[in-house]
Amino acid sequence: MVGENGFDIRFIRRFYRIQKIIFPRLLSPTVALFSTLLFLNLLEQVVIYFVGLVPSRFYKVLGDKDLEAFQVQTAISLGIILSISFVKSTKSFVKDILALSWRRLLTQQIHAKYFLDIQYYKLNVLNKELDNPDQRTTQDVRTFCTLYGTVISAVIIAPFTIAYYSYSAYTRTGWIGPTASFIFFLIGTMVNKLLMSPIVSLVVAQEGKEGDFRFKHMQIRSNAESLAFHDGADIELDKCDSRLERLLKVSSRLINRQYLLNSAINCFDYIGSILSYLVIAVPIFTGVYDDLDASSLSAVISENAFVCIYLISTFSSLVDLSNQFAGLAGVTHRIAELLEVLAHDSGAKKTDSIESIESTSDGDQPLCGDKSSALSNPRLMISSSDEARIELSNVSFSVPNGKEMLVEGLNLCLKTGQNILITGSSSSGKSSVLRVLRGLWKPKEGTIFTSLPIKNGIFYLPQKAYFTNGSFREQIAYPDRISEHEAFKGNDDQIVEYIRMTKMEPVLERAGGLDGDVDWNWYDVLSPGEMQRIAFIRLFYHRPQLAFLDEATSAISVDMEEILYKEALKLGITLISVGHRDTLKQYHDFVLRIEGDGKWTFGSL
Ligand SMILES: Nc1ncnc2c1ncn2[C@@H]1O[C@H](COP(=O)(O)OP(=O)(O)OP(=O)(O)O)[C@@H](O)[C@H]1O
Repeated sequence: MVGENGFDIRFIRRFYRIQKIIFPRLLSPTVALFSTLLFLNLLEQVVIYFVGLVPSRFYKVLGDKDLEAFQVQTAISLGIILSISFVKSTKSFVKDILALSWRRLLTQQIHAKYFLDIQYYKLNVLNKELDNPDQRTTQDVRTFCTLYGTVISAVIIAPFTIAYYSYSAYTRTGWIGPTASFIFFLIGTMVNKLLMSPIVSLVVAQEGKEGDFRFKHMQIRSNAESLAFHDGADIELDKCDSRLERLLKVSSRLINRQYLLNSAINCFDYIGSILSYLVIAVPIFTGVYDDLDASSLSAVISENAFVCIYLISTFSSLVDLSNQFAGLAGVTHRIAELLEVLAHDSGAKKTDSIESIESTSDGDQPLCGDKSSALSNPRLMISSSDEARIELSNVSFSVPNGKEMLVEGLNLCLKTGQNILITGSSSSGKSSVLRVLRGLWKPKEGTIFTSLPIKNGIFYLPQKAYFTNGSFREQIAYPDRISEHEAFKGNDDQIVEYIRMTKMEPVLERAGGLDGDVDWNWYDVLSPGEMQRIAFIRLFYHRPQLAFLDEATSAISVDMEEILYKEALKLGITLISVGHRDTLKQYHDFVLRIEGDGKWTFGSL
């Protein structure tokens, strides 16, 4: 899917795919705005024609020493100049508005796919085939939308301008004007096509390296405190410099290629201007204008020169667009690659629908007892029962794309009322059991049955809780929106009680209360223990039937751990905890021990 990118048929396919996004319907605002832009472009060409005639008209009235005609001509010229400046600035205004509308459509389309299910996780953690999806969604889309308005409107209008000026040139100079211009354009296009293709791939590569470089800085920005403790500035400086070097290496290759292309473009520009004079010289030297007086001759020469020069310059301006076109093609490939990967992944099953292969259990039996319904359908099965229940039958999994099994033939029943502690040595695969249950990783074998959708009755507290931007209340309600939970707003006493219980009042105060308008990156302003305590308040607020806690109290004192676990159990939440601490055992009924090398044991506590 991702490969060598050039100016080829694949580019045309990808370009077409993006058209369908930025012009969703025939009667859409972007179509209306784009039509306005085309109209303004056309109008600009018409007004330019009159601007081009201004000098010849002045030559005529000055040559004739006609004061009255001179005054009229001055007034007309002023009107023409005002018109061209109005048309040009309006065109630029409409182009900018269009770029914004396109950016909205394109980015929203990417967002809709990126946030569908857990695509962002697959793309950023599992699928390393595609570099920097963030760069593609932000910078590349912006570049595309900015270049598109300039390049495409010029390309669409050019044939009309060329047709008109070819005809005008033909009536003034005969066939030689248009033919010479066209041959000139053909040669220019062929040379530039050869020079452009490598530029497109280099633009794609450069944007990727740009993303890598920016990501490195983002890593430092997000982990500035850890870096400061380690005093690792020297290493990070080297790493940043090395990414910068890689970026600059590609950029300088791109500049070299652009140098060749620019040389060709400039060459064609100047040959074009000489060619215009060669073309207008033909009727002069063949005696076509011999019967004109001096002032009429200079007016005609000026008018003809303008028509021929403009025809050739329209061709040259198309050739001049080559560089921008190469840039447009580069970002088109990058955006389309992202859309293709997203479309490909979203075509796969949702994470809830875990691919499963029926197999006979040869380990311990699952605790749920009745598993006939689960095994009758080898895909994900959701029962109508209100009781949260997850059953794993003969489940085996490895790390993504790995061969060695982390856990083999796991049989387990997780259901309300049975609190289970998952233990084992470090890296044995404890958190990975939760990844498989949540559907982040696919098991290689086995069946997973769940009685409730993930968002309804089952809740995960990962090792590192997620904090969104927004108020304290938003952190607690996450992943619900506050507006969805008006009832929650009326229950502030309960929330404040949880905050008091978890000793989070100082943070509440700093945050300006539950609804304080803080623009915090919560990761920068909370200690790990505070993050874990907020995660527990979140758990209490959601009050699910089953909760998976991954080392959720690792940064909290044993006393606080006791308070939190007892409250969770008091609320009737069944806990499946991953943890090392012995103190956790008292809150659980069973222990699943991940032994490593695929082995596991299960028993009562
Ligand atoms: N996204 C990933 N891609 C590949 N391998 C991964 C990924 N995430 C984790 N692993 C690997 O999977 C193995 C199991 O990781 P896991 O997080 O389940 O360990 P754990 O038992 O929870 O360890 P700990 O007690 O240290 O938290 C580790 O070797 C880890 O390096």
